[in-house]
Amino acid sequence: MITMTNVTKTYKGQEGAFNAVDDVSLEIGENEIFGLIGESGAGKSTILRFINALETPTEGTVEVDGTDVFSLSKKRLRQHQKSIGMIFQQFNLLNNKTVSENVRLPLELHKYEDPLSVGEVLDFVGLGGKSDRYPGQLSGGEKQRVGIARALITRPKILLCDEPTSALDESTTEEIVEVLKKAHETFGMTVLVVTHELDVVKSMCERCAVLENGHLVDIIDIVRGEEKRSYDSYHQRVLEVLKDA
Ligand SMILES: Nc1ncnc2c1ncn2[C@@H]1O[C@H](COP(=O)(O)OP(=O)(O)OP(=O)(O)O)[C@@H](O)[C@H]1O
Repeated sequence: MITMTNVTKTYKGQEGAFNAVDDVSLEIGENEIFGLIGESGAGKSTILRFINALETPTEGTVEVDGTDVFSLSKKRLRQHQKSIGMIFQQFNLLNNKTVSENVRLPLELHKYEDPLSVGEVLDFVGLGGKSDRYPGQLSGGEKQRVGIARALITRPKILLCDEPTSALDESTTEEIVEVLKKAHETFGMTVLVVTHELDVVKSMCERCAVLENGHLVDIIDIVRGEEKRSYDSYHQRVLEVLKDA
């Protein structure tokens, strides 16, 4: 489904150029829930944003369904981007619009062939009774449910989750993880989860990539807890949490 080959992203920092992502190659299967984990600045969000072309790699290729994302015409790139849903750490809701207006927004911006209805997705995320509220009247967990409903309404084939629970407390995190797992089961899309929260990866993902300073240091099969390469301190911590999952 998603293949990255020798992908590098170079930025010019104050102390010269540095690689935020350094020669990363990854394959993510159709319908998989895949985690990208690492400490702040490891390059997780940058990698996630290659997939919907919000970031362009300096080197390397990113293929989705066998097509190089960065060789698409403008029209086909728009179609590609329309097939991807995204949810964000800070929810990115419009505060002057109601819950149902926020959820409907993608359908206002583009035409979709077979979208879900606002009522269906709100029921799905457990917000059936709150469609006329404004974001300011919702808890953090409810705001993220709106974000998930907004992503699901277009029936995306890929769902990108950028720190989906990092602004939430522990019990709300568990609820949101359950909503995301149910969405994956029900709609059968490929899900990528960027997070630094190991418990989230442990309860959601089948496999995860471990990133350090832009480098891919390991891919862990969470079900079997296999380790494939040697590791250092952060990586050690990751293995301690995940290997007995
Ligand atoms: N537009 C940019 N210009 C310069 N440097 C950038 C830019 N975007 C990201 N970076 C740097 O690239 C590195 C990787 O950033 P990225 O956001 O991918 O990391 P991350 O693992 O998602 O971290 P976090 O969890 O803090 O978001 C960081 O050092 C960041 O400061």
